[in-house]
Amino acid sequence: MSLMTIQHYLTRAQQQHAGATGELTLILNDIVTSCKRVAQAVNQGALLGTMGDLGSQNVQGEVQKALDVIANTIFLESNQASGLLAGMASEEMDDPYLMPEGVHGRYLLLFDPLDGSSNVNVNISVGSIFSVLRCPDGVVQPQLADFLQPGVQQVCAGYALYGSSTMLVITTGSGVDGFTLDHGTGEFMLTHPQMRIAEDSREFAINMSNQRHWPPAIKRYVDECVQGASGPRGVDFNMRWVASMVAEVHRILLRGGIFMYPMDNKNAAQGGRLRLLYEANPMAMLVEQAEGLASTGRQRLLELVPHALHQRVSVILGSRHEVERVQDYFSAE
Ligand SMILES: O=P(O)(O)OC[C@H]1O[C@](O)(COP(=O)(O)O)[C@@H](O)[C@@H]1O
Ligand SMILES: [Mg+2]
Ligand SMILES: [Mg+2]
Repeated sequence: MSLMTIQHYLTRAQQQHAGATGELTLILNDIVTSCKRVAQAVNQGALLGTMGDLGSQNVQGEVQKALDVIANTIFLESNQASGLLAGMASEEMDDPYLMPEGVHGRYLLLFDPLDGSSNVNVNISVGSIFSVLRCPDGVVQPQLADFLQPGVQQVCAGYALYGSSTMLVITTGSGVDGFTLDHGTGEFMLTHPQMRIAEDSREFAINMSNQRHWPPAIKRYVDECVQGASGPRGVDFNMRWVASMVAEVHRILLRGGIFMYPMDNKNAAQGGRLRLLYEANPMAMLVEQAEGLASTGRQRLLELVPHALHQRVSVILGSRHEVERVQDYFSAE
């Protein structure tokens, strides 16, 4: 089987884009390097000797794992190489990271360096999520406000999944393509071109332990799924919860489904559980590019105008008809 390397794929994409400067290609190359390096660290597992909690907390009050910090450092180091970024922002850093003096890039990179990190100690899939934005014209030293762009303005988004194989899934706005890391050659190969999410599905993903906190629309949707063939849906459903958003979105890209982390009575004070800028928005761009839908329940996720770097949000995404159904239930509330 002859597969295209990601370098070849990126060069081709650049050639097809009239007026492309090659900057995005170089930025993506650095992201690819970051993901390979994080994959190596994750794959070391207990051999790394630093699997535990650090005792420190990130800006959101979450206990940091050593690998959260290692992955964050890898992203910061690897993505300075091109000199084409104006700044970076991460789940693990309170404030935006500004580039060294003299570096004036035209793009901003936002990332969750290690998503699902509570799974790291138990050898379940984790991932990295990233989003690339344009730095507003004329801005030399970006400020916080420059990062607060709605998801529709993303130039590129994607994730790496460190699972039974390491995969990279990206969109630059013309569909979603998936690559698998060949550990022999160290290359990501195009194994999943033009991924599409099935319109219908019989599989939902939600943390059921939060049931008592959910809004009525979510209770109704899940209750109807659980009633299966004898309920109003007239068909049996399956449930999954990996507690790694990357793994859930990947499964949905491959075989459809719906993923829900709604705002509920437990997380309402923070606005939800998942972060808008470096979790929800990049995943929403991928899902829409794969013909699915991504919503807060009441609004298209990608149109939300952010007001804070670490803003949280309600997330409902996946198979188009299922997300539409949840939105209808919210409208009927
Ligand atoms: O612990 P819970 O409530 O199941 O939440 C799981 C969710 O939290 C996350 O792990 C949040 O990401 P981080 O690990 O980057 O904080 C998501 O990947 C996942 O969907
Ligand atoms: Mg995360
Ligand atoms: Mg994280």
